[in-house]
Amino acid sequence: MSTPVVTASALTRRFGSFTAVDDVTFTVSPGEVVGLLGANGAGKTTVIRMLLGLLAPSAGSVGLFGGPPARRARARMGYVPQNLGLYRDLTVAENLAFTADIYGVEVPALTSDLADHADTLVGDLALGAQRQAAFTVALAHHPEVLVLDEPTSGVDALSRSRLWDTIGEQAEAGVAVLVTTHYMEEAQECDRLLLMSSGRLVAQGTEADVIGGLQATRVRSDDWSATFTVLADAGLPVILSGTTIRVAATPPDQVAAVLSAHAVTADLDEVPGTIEERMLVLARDQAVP
Ligand SMILES: Nc1ncnc2c1ncn2[C@@H]1O[C@H](COP(=O)(O)OP(=O)(O)OP(=O)(O)O)[C@@H](O)[C@H]1O
Repeated sequence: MSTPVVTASALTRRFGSFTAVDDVTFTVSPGEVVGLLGANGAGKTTVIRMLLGLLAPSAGSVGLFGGPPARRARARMGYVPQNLGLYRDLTVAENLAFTADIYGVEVPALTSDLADHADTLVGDLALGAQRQAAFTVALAHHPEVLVLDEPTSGVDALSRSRLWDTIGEQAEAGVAVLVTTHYMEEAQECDRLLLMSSGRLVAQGTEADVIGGLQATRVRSDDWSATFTVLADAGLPVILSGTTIRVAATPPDQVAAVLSAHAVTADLDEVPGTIEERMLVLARDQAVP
């Protein structure tokens, strides 16, 4: 394994008495796609802001290419923020020309998808094309580290798959990628996952490592709507997937007891849990005082 180019060591950030990032340690190496997962408010963006050198750690440290995230190191990084960071009242070509000029690099060629939109104002593009344009701009100076904050948020499945192709190509070329996402199916595209909850890194590794042996009960019932309501009202961590109900971290006999108390009949079986369910259980456990 090559030397990590991104390091977080016991990284901590407090805002007053509130700890947004709490003792977080991880690395990202060249060619790796590392997914940073967590519910809203878990601390992902705060980690990224420290990585970008925009926010100082309260304790611990963050490293880029073996040193602090100083200007020269940051120049070797590409960043696509959640809100894309493009000039909406400039065209795609103007955004690219402007960035290329700042970095002193050649204006990169547009992908075939974007070439037709070169002269379109970014603000007039569909969101998928805006995100592709943000990628092209972030890659203009050939960064060695790519930080992507929810890069596919709000785009359709085809655009999402194209954006992931681009991420994969960058990793193949040796770029270290740190990506946050809310889409659990995208977690499978990552080489390694980091799961944050309430500022802490609660699991890391493969999808199986993050799920950590969590089981769920699958509930099938003709009256799925009423069944769902009964389970949710009982305070169980319940998820509706189509018309199939799943109850995380709750064995079938416990689910059966709740249902029979309400005279509801259903077929139950135990199935492996998902990352989404792991996050749901974490959120529930934190809500308990
Ligand atoms: N400047 C700040 N002052 C006070 N609290 C802050 C500040 N920035 C972030 N926080 C808090 O820190 C916590 C973590 O926020 P952060 O934006 O890092 O979460 P996140 O995981 O990126 O969430 P999301 O997925 O919604 O972007 C939140 O509770 C947020 O309100």
